[in-house]
Amino acid sequence: MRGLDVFSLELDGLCVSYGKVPVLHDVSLKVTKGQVVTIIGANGAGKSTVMKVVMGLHKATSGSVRLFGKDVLGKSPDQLTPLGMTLVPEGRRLFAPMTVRENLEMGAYRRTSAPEVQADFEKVLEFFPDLKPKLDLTAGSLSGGQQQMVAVARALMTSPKVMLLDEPTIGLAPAVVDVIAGVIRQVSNDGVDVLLVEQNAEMALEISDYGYVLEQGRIVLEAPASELASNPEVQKAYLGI
Ligand SMILES: Nc1ncnc2c1ncn2[C@@H]1O[C@H](COP(=O)(O)OP(=O)(O)OP(=O)(O)O)[C@@H](O)[C@H]1O
Repeated sequence: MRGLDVFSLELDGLCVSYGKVPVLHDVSLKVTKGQVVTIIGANGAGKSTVMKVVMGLHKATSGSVRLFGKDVLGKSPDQLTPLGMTLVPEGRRLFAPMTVRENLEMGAYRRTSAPEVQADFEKVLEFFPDLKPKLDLTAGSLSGGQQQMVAVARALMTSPKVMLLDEPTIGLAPAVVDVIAGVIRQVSNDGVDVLLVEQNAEMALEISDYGYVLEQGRIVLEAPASELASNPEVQKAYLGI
């Protein structure tokens, strides 16, 4: 019933190159309001490139990106954050010498309402109680799993309406993967729309409402996540079944 849905994020006909090498070909996808949408695909399929272009970190050759119906292609991350978009980048990109608290404050640095920032600070610590005793430690001293929690928490401190997550569970222990997956669902229930890029297709399809399969820079399949999870080709290529 996607025809009747309201979309928060719409990519249409995106073509992207690195130098002269084309890596995305006519990529179109939509994030429905109230949903978690995932892009699954192999190494090098172009998943991170989609995220970088949407977040204004790399230019597209052609196509469009609309956020709540407004064309935002070419805007910088600094312009997109106040419009409600945030990215949890691959590799976390924390400020390693700064404390966990300072990293979280950096997420909120543009916001002006101290009570709202404080409420979100308390909320992210409810999402990630493991971070409570670590607030005054440097981010770089934390385990990989805790650092990923800080990266997600920092993104939430921007008060996003749409959150992009690029491989948030890569290299993490199963227990931490469960925590991150649970928070993504809760965040979605709280009204943040999510675009999730994952190599862990099993987890991604489990927590997502809708999914796209990206192969060699092209969307080759799209369907509700439960349908993708039971598609024999997807099972063979991405779920190891
Ligand atoms: N900065 C860059 N310069 C040149 N080529 C790049 C650059 N970044 C990525 N590529 C190439 O673009 C293609 C898509 O890469 P991208 O990182 O978007 O894929 P991915 O699906 O996210 O893969 P991974 O899961 O390994 O991160 C790959 O062939 C990659 O080698």
